[in-house]
Amino acid sequence: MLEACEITCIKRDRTLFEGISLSVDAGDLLYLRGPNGAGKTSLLRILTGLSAPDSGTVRFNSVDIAVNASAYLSNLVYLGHKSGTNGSLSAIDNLKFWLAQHSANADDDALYETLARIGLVGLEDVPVRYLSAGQQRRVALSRLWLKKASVWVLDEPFTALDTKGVALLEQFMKHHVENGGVVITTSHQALSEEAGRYRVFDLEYRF
Ligand SMILES: Nc1ncnc2c1ncn2[C@@H]1O[C@H](COP(=O)(O)OP(=O)(O)OP(=O)(O)O)[C@@H](O)[C@H]1O
Repeated sequence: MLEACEITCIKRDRTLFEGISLSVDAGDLLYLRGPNGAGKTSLLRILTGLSAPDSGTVRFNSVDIAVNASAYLSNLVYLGHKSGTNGSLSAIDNLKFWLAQHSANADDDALYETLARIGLVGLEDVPVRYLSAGQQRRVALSRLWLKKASVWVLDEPFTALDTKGVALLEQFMKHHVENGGVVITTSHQALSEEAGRYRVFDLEYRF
């Protein structure tokens, strides 16, 4: 489904990684590990098409995403390590805005149901800046329930979540891959058995 071929990434004068290749298919959960500064976010951004590699290609269903990104983008949810929410808007309005950006739809019932599922009952209409860090993270994660996309690319999605939140997300990742999806995630905490089967891709820090 998604292949990275011979990818090299250079930031300033440091080569973060050189000539790396990986591929994920339906049913794969790939856990990208590595120390601070190894280049995990840089790699995820390349895999989503947000950054171009210094060399190499990324293909979705055999098509280079640099040549034709539209089929890929409609099948992708990327959640960066920041929550990416607008603090002045409520959770509901954040989700509506995000859905509009992604040409996706959900009625109000579905939005309230999703926020309830992720533990935000009673907080749906509060400006997000008044929510706790973990609650803001939950607003961001609720997008996973709302857009039908086969590829999830998640950068430190567990940050600020409590133990129940971590388990909920791991179970949802497992559900996604068991239903033919793909998850690529970073985390500085090991995945638990709630996440099901996964592969590890280690990125070393290069000087
Ligand atoms: N746009 C940029 N310009 C210059 N240097 C950058 C840029 N983006 C990232 N870097 C550098 O690349 C290195 C890797 O950053 P990256 O965010 O990919 O690491 P990471 O593995 O995700 O780290 P962490 O675990 O701390 O989140 C860092 O040293 C960072 O300073």
